[in-house]
Amino acid sequence: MNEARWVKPLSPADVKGGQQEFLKTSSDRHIVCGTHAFDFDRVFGPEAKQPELFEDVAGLVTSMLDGYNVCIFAYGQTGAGKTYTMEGPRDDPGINFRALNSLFHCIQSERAADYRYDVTASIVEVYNESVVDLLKESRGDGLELTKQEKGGGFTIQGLIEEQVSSAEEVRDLMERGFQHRSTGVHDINSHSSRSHCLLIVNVHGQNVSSGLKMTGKLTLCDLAGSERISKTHATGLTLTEAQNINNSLLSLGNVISALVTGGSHVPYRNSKLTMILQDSLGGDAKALMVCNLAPSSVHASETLSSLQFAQKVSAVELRTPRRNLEDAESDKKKAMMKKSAALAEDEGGVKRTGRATSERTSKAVPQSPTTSGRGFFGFGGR
Ligand SMILES: Nc1ncnc2c1ncn2[C@@H]1O[C@H](COP(=O)(O)OP(=O)(O)OP(=O)(O)O)[C@@H](O)[C@H]1O
Repeated sequence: MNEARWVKPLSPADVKGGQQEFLKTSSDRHIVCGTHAFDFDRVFGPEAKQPELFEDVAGLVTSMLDGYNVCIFAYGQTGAGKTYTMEGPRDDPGINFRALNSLFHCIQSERAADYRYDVTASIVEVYNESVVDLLKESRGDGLELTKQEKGGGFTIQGLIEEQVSSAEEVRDLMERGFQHRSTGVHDINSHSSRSHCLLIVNVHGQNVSSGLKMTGKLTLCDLAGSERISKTHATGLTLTEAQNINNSLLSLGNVISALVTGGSHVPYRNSKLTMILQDSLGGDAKALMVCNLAPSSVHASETLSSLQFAQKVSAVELRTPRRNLEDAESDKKKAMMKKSAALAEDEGGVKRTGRATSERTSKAVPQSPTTSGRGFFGFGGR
């Protein structure tokens, strides 16, 4: 799995408190944390800027137009810069806006002139093991997840999928949705995200001359911060939130471990987060993790755990990703199957389920060289 690290500069409070940077980088792949050294596909130091990080991510994003499921997620301790990396300030946006900008740029380019595309966006939060649609005005009860008949993932029932045609529209949508996001105050971050927040973009395209259809899915995920509960001095609801956050991050770690060892059972069902991410983390998808790191020595032990988690992620070898393509031939085949199923029923034969008609033919294609292999990591944080 691809990965990047991004170290944020020391915050003014760190400098005032006499904190010093203790992470050392000697190249854009090597990082030293105390007595531990790590090598990653890409390391971004505190001087790195948003466009530089996005440059390494851009190819992955646009590959969704070739029919891939793509997932990019930011991981790291609370206050390390995950929201900064994914969302970023309006005048210096992070991966979310840049990804959508690049996607619509491709859609409007000559290369895509032969295709007609439909793009939808949804914004979801996983808070205390409840799945919340952030585009709904009232939070209501958590949404149900149901297993997809085909495709190896879960569908979020009743989720709003808003039609979008520009990155600006998605930004407005994100700003609307993020206002409903659960945040809190604790001793480490004064505006801490208490939930995992996912921007899910689905693209359906059809080639106007050949009839070839494709679907691509991009999941951009700002995870809640991993944190040592004793350090945040959490009590009451904040403590429950922290326990849920830690449990779901533990489940994510277990899924990743299972993907590393290549066992037959991957425990996706242990948390809502891993259920939602199943079709974007599993073997057929392209995934990249940005690990945000805090440069200050006060967070040394959390930083080391993040680096160790990152090392585990970098060991995941995803299978060759599969493109979600469907051509005119498969449409014909499906129509024939539908017809013969109806005939069988007319003739008093076996009652068919909808399975055959909802089947999608996927064509495995070789992974493109620009996106194969592992990934990179970034540091960030207070
Ligand atoms: N690379 C960076 N450069 C400058 N400032 C940064 C950088 N990364 C993060 N920050 C600042 O550090 C603070 C904490 O960042 P942020 O809220 O993104 O952390 P987080 O990991 O999302 O925290 P939590 O898990 O608690 O939500 C913010 O004020 C943010 O603007």
